[in-house]
Amino acid sequence: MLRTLYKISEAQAELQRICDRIHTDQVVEQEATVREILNAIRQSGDEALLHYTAKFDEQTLTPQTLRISGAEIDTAYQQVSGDLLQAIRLACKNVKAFHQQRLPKNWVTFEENGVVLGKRYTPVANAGIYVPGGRASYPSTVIMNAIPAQVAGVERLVMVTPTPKGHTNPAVLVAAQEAGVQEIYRVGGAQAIGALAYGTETIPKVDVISGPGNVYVTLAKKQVYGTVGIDSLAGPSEVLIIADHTANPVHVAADLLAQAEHDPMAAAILLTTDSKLADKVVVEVDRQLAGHPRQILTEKAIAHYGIAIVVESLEEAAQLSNQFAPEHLELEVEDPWALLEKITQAGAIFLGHDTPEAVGDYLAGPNHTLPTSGAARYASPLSTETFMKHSSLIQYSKSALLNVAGAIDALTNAEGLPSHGDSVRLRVEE
Ligand SMILES: NC(=O)C1=CN([C@@H]2O[C@H](COP(=O)(O)OP(=O)(O)OC[C@H]3O[C@@H](n4cnc5c(N)ncnc54)[C@H](O)[C@@H]3O)[C@@H](O)[C@H]2O)C=CC1
Ligand SMILES: N[C@@H](Cc1c[nH]c[nH+]1)C(=O)O
Ligand SMILES: [Zn+2]
Repeated sequence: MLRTLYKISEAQAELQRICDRIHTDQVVEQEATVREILNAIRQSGDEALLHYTAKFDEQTLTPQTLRISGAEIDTAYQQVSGDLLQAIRLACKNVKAFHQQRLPKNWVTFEENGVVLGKRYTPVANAGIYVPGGRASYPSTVIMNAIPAQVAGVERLVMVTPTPKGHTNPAVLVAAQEAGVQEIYRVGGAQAIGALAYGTETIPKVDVISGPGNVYVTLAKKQVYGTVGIDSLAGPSEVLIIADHTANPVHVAADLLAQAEHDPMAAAILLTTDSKLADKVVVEVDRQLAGHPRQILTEKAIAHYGIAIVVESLEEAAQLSNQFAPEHLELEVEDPWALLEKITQAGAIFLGHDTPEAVGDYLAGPNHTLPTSGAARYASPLSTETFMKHSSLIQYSKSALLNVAGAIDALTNAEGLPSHGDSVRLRVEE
């Protein structure tokens, strides 16, 4: 049952609790488990990877069977329908088109005084993408991660995905082939993140790990950050919907459930100016949940991290939403573009009554791997830049150096670093 809150102070406290749900005080046990798993992978490589895969995914593997073979990928193509293959190809096309547009550009400026400045982007050499596969498996996530890496020009693209009890979704393998993944390993959870971060005898160490996952995956990415780069803390998922009297309660309820069905830690939040709408959504959530194939998991998410909040105005809704910094924000209001002006923090924003989050989850083009748990305050959707870094370019002519020699001298003296001063003086005095 979705709870309803009317008091702003209670709403703020509750939103903070939900936002913080993957931060340490609520997940002390999981943090410790993840630390132990990562240490074991670092020390024992494949042996630990196989041990945790047997333990958590109930799958007995050997170093030789960790990698998914070409024959398995060929078989997967026989198993997917023509419609599904077409849908995968449409999603690849849209995601590629969007990410090609967002490819960062190199630039160089030649200034008249003999100064040349610039910025030059290069892809990382090796990227690892995590594709969730615990409670659901995600061909869409393969596309959302592999295509931007391809567009960025990554040389070696390695994918990991758990296949619990040996169950492999053929659509994930087909999506990987279509999106240009070169190697796939059937491992998941913190152990897979550890393998990509530290390398094992079988799995290569990569430079960047991207991709969403549950609390174990997300905490593992947080812990290995620094050893490798990461995209953002992407999961468990969340949606926040701002709705006014023009919203359809049946649609709003469906969108809340579409997020809750991902994970018992998924968050589904409604902020509305219309208390009658809130009441209808509460009833509708229960109605749609009855007989839902993922009812127990979805009910857990709704009970712990689901909430309807009745607000005074859309301004108040925008303030609360900005405080929460949701992964997905739906603006189901009469004038979504006017409300957008007040929104400053959100991973992806869906405008209007006919744009359910699912359109972005699958194929609109923008990435569905998005910052969660407040990370949208400082992080952005996964993009080609996730797989790139840039170098600054600087060139000075002798006369340009002469122009600034005095200023550099003053600064080197202030820092007590005479060799820095010499490196300039010796050139301009030549
Ligand atoms: N933010 C984003 O962009 C997106 C987020 N997601 C999120 O991805 C997540 C997918 O979660 P799952 O289906 O669970 O798949 P998952 O692949 O993330 O996690 C499954 C793995 O968790 C590990 N695990 C499970 N129970 C464990 C335990 N007790 N101790 C240690 N490790 C354990 C196992 O190793 C298992 O292989 C959801 O939270 C969903 O919301 C999905 C798509 C996009
Ligand atoms: N809603 C997921 C993405 C998704 C994939 N498949 C369905 N949904 C997210 O958090 O971005
Ligand atoms: Zn979804």
